[in-house]
Amino acid sequence: MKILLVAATRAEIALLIAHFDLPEQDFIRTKDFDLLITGVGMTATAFALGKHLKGNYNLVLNLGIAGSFDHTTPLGTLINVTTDEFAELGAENGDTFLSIDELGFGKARYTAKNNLLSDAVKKLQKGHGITVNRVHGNENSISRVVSRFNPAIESMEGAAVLYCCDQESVPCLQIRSISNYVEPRNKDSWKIGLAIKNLNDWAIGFLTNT
Ligand SMILES: O=C(O)c1cccc(C(=O)CC[C@H]2O[C@@H](n3cnc4c(=O)[nH]cnc43)[C@H](O)[C@@H]2O)c1
Repeated sequence: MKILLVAATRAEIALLIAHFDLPEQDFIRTKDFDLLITGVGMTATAFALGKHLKGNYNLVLNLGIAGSFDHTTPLGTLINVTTDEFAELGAENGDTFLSIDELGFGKARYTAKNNLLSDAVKKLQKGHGITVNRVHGNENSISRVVSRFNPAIESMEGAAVLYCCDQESVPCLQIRSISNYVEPRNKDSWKIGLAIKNLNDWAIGFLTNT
């Protein structure tokens, strides 16, 4: 199975890069998988995947850290983000929001379609993601987005990856490791090191056994 690993930053998969002794490039081909570092955000992600995703992969595996809306989920938990949504794509209409679907211009929500049945995937908690340009850090906007989408996590790339896979009909799996809670910004409480360690340990095991 030919896998394309996709991550926004090299730092998020640094342990995997070290484990497989990969060079410092944004696109790397190996015998068993290719690796694409896209840069942060939807635009950079879609541009990079537009260049490199051409239906020649059996699976796109999107790896990254994320913020959790659920404060009972321990930091460092891995989430299989099975659906993801462009949360800001639409129009304000006074106090309400019209999605891109309601405007009649497209679709906001995408599913990570795959038929993976391994224990490594099955054992993970599943959740719905939202993808944003602006990380939430305000109590009012957080409560609005929670009541609108009921998301488990947010990232800055997920829906863009699922969109590209949908366009190219390539199976997709998005695994996010919780580095922080979505709350008024307090970077001191983020556990980026723990999130990256858990994510990389899982991904190395998955790649080694798939
Ligand atoms: O400061 C560091 O040491 C550091 C190391 C590795 C990665 C980072 C990032 O900030 C990565 C940005 C990446 O993280 C995702 N992310 C994480 N938390 C959230 C969130 O609460 N809301 C939205 N996105 C989040 C996002 O996908 C970014 O691409 C820092």
